[in-house]
Amino acid sequence: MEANNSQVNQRIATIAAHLNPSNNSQTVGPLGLERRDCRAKGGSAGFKVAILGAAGGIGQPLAMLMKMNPLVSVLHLYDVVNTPGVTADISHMDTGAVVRGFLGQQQLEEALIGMDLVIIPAGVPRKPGMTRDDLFNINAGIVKTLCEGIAKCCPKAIVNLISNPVNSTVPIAAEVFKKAGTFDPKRLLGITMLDVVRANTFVAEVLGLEPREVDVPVVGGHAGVTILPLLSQVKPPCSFTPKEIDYLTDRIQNGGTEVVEAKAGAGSATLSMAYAAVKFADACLRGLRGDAGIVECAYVASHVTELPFFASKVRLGRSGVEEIHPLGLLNEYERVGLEKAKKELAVSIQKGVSFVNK
Ligand SMILES: NC(=O)C1=CN([C@@H]2O[C@H](COP(=O)(O)OP(=O)(O)OC[C@H]3O[C@@H](n4cnc5c(N)ncnc54)[C@H](O)[C@@H]3O)[C@@H](O)[C@H]2O)C=CC1
Ligand SMILES: O=C([O-])CC(=O)C(=O)O
Repeated sequence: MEANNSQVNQRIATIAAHLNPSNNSQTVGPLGLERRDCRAKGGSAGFKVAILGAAGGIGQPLAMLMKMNPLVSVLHLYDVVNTPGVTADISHMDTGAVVRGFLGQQQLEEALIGMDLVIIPAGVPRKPGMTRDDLFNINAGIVKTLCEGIAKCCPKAIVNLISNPVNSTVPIAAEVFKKAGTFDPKRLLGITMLDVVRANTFVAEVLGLEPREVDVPVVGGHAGVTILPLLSQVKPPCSFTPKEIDYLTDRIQNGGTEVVEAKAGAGSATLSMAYAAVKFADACLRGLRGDAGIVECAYVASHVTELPFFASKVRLGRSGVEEIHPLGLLNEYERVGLEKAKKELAVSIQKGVSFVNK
């Protein structure tokens, strides 16, 4: 027999209460058994990961993929909307991570306490005709608030910042942490992995290779000309015609816009971004575990150029970014690109710094 509406609502409320650890009520589960009475002892080994913005276009597939990661023992899903549903859904996956949902600002601190890694895809995405910088006015405040929570509740966590404009939101995060006295440049990483994922894909397509075997360093930042693929350093070693270089550079720099236009107002890259974020988060977790030789590109506090932040290859380890690789030998085409990238990046960085110190 179908349950009536009030029965359904009561069941939903009961399940939501069980999924929400901040609710200490003595409610009994749908089958008369309380969660705390179950024999499972989740969360004993592995890392604790929080996703802030977990109910969004990136957040949901990211949460699903992180639930599949065997290095994750506890997964906290925080958003200002819809986390009870996303949490209920994902918590039914038969993988080890214990999933808990947190809804609204008043549960932010609870979501963050004890986390080893915090991934932030919170904020608004672009629509056709917008630049990433057009998102600054809304996303800067969101990132600032979330980072204040991190400084207070898990100052030692590694932070993977996805929210755009990354070129400015990472400096915002750094300033928030500096003000709180918790800034550790090794632990704050702006996510540029999608640029690498795209570069690998497009280069493999041009060369007729398997994308997984291609490794393209992408340096600079994460917007337009600040995205600088180093095609002279592609592995396996290869050469390109000038036409191929123009095509690839343009496609990699404008990959985000390609998706924004194809989605025609329904947002920006979400699925490929979730894939890239999980690839990067997994690298961070393997680094935290002590695995050797993990190198990925990320936008970090850096001395490889005169700018305070720059994306380049970094080696990840137990304390986060353990080494920042130099840019290596650039050809003339890349040197020109680097100058353009630095000019735009300097402005975006200053904008982020001023936002916090205004
Ligand atoms: N770094 C990169 O390579 C990429 C970055 N992005 C950026 O990621 C961000 C998110 O994109 P989508 O997931 O597509 O957007 P979305 O709008 O689908 O999801 C964003 C989520 O953030 C939540 N949110 C808003 N304010 C919040 C707050 N104060 N605290 C916690 N959560 C909050 C919303 O409720 C929503 O669920 C955008 O800024 C987008 O530009 C997108 C693709 C690639
Ligand atoms: O283009 C956007 O707005 C989203 C993004 O950062 C990307 O897809 O690279």
